[in-house]
Formats: sequence, structure tokens, C-alpha cells
Amino acid sequence: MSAFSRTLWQTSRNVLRYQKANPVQQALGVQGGSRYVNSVRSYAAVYQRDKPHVNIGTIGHVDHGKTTLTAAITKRQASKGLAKYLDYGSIDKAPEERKRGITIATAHIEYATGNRHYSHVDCPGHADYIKNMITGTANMDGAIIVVAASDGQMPQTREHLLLARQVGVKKIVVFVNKVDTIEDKEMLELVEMEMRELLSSYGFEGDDTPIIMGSALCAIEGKQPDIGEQKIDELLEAVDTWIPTPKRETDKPFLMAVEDVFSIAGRGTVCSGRVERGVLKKDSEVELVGKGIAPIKTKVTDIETFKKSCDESRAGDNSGLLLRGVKREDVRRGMVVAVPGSVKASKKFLVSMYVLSKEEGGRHTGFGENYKPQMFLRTSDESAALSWPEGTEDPHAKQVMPGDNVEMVCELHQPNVIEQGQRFNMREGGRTVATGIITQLLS
Ligand SMILES: Nc1nc2c(ncn2[C@@H]2O[C@H](COP(=O)(O)OP(=O)(O)OP(=O)(O)O)[C@@H](O)[C@H]2O)c(=O)[nH]1
Ligand SMILES: [Mg+2]
Repeated sequence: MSAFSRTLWQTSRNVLRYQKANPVQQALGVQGGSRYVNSVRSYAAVYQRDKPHVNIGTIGHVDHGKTTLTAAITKRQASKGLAKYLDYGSIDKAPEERKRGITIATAHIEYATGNRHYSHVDCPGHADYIKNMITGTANMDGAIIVVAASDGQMPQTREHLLLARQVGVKKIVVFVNKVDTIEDKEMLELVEMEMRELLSSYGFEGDDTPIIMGSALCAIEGKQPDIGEQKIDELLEAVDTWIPTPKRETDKPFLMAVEDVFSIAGRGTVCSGRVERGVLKKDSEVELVGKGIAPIKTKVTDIETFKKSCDESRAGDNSGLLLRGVKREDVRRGMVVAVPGSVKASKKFLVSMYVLSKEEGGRHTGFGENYKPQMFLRTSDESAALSWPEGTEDPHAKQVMPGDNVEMVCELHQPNVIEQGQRFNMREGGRTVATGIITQLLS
């Protein structure tokens, strides 16, 4: 996860040191009089687990205003002491990261409302959204879909919505943006009507979904508060109430899929990702498993959650784990960090999957045995070979057509941590061709 930049890690180490010198203030959760008076300081220190945490993100067509809206949210919440204001440039910093080739470029932005704490994903480009959604990097509990009033729904509005559905996002809030550019009110009604229809056609509750109409740019520039700041408040109110707080599996053994690995001079190797289940305390033993590498036992000597130092990491958190005695090159994206002995790598399994139709962006033609797509499982992508289960009649001739639901045997190129009930996506040549669930492990 790119959010755990090396500098941030180091910055918060320094702040932590500062904090340790002020134990009374720290114990009271106050700094400079009120916890939120100095948002920069309180937002770079120790993670306060005082509100339920929810992962959301902005999705939608290119240029409709996702990043502007994200910046507007942080600005509005910063004015209430509930965020650190991140301007457009600091959110949209992906091209530079891409150049350095670190990972999928995603910004994890943090803010709170009165009720909840949010981690918000905004991606810089269409391809990143697709990759993030299918590899679970974005792993959103709910999403804000941004639609420019001036354009209405566009191809990526539809594609992101479909993908959101496929990866299990159940609740969406709509922000119709750029309302400042529209004079004809009927135009807005039309956009709303079309969005409700589109949502319903993808299995969302189109009739009841909150649709907020405003202007992210006005909110940032402090102009026309009736379509600017006020609409940001309405949007967050809708997000707070419409998107439910997810139940986290904190009672299961800890597991985090590795999204990013980096080394910090003088400290060691850090791997970061979103915690899928369980709770991990600092100084616990863990095992790195997958990607065809023999399991590596190590100890987590420090934890950062949402860029702040922390004694524990829990299901739903974005965490960075500092690993003892592990070299950077030993760890790969796609491995998992888990309680020793709680998981094992497998290679062959039975899947039940839906093959996308041509209209849904899938293949135009069928495929048969030995089809080899890329299989996306948690944060890994791996080539896989498909075959028919034992007992299938005439397996060499049997074809799967776009739009079919089928059960097949899948064999990964190298073993990885796979579990029954786990979801996956299959891609080929830059498009999603199938999505499904693992029904049985075979070896
Ligand atoms: N008039 C007007 N312009 C807006 C508004 N919100 C965003 N814009 C402009 O629309 C353009 C695109 O905004 P972005 O926030 O970069 O859009 P995006 O959806 O993040 O774009 P990608 O990340 O490239 O997909 C920028 O020039 C913004 O200034 C708005 O409310 N009103
Ligand atoms: Mg953007």
C-alpha cells in the first residue's frame, strides 16, 4: 500500500518520541488543549481507536471530479478538526509514484465524521481503479460514485459500478458533481433518474440510494455554500447513515495480504496491506506464506495503522508491519502475513464462476480446457490453468460461453494461500473475463 511511504513512517516515529515526553497529555488524548485543535499533530500521532472504522472510496468516470471531491471532503472535515486537509496535488500524486514503480498508485486518505473514522481510496486513473478493485486493494465497504452533471453517466460510471458489485460492495452513495455549471434544473432531474435506473440494473437499491447534488470545486474554493460546503455535509451524512458499519472478523486468527513491501533504513522491512481478519499485537510471531516460497517465520516488532504508531492491528485496518530479520526481497506482494500454522498454500482447487458476457466487458468467444487466464486472489495475481472436473463428459470438446455459470478445476502456477469461500476474479488481456468463488481445495 503506497500510503505507507517511508517518510510518513519516519515522521510518525518522531512524533511518537515527542509524545512519549508528554505522557499525561497523551493519556488524556489531548494535545494543546483539545484533541483536535492541532489537526496536523493529532493526525500524525498515535491512532485513536475511538470510532468505528469504515473503508470507502470515490469511483466514477474520468474527470468527473473524484479527486476534487476527495480534497473537498478533507477540507470540510479539517475545518471541524476531523481531518488533515489534503489539497488536490497531494492526493493526485500518483504519476510520481508510478514512475518510481512502487505499487499500484492509490492514495489512502483519512478523515472522520462525528460517528465514524474513514479510510478513503482515490485512484488516479481508470486502469488503477480496475486493478485496485479486483485485487482488493481498494476493498471498499461502500463507495461514493461521482457523476458530472454536465456529462451524466459515462462508460466508466457503468464499469466501476459493475465492478463494485462484483467485489461485494453493497451500498453506494451518488454525488452529482459540477452542479455549478448547470443552469437547466431539468438536466439534474434527468441525471438523477438515469442514475437510479443504472443502480437498480446493477442490483443496487436505485430507488432509495441517496443522491447529493453539488459542486466539489465550490466547496474547495469556499464559493456558493448552498451547493458547496453544505453538500459535502449532506454527502457525509448520507455516507454515515446509508453505508453500514461492517462487521469485522476480529475473533479469527490474524491474516493480512501483502500489498506493498519496502525497507526503511536502519529499521528493516515493512509490509503493508489491509487486515482481513483477527487482531495482531506488537511483538507477535507471524508467518509469511505464499507465492511459491517456503513459509518464513518472523516477529512483528512495530505496527503502524493509518500511518500512526499502534500497539495492535485489527481487521479492517490499513497497517504497516515491521518485520524482524526479513529481507525486502524475501517478501512479495500477494503473500499473506498470518498467525503461524493458521494457513497453508494450495495449488489446485474447484471453483464456481460466472463468465462475463460480451456486454459486460467480457470475452466475445468461448473457451475450453487449458484456458490460462490471470487469477486475482487477494493481492496476488497468478497465472492459472482451467480444466473440467473429473467425470465431465468429453472434456476436450466442452466449451464455456460468455454469460455461463460453470464449475471448473483451477491450478495455479505456484501455490498460494487459498481458502474455501474466497472470491476471485479472472482477467485476460486487460479485461475481466470471469468472477467466482472457491468451493473446494484439491491440493
Ligand atoms: N466547474 C466545476 N469543475 C469541477 C468541479 N469539480 C471538479 N471540477 C474540475 O473537473 C476537472 C477534473 O476533476 P478531477 O477531480 O481531477 O476529476 P477525477 O474524477 O479525479 O479525474 P481522474 O482522476 O482523471 O479520473 C478538474 O479540472 C476540476 O477542477 C465542480 O464542482 N465544478
Ligand atoms: Mg482523480
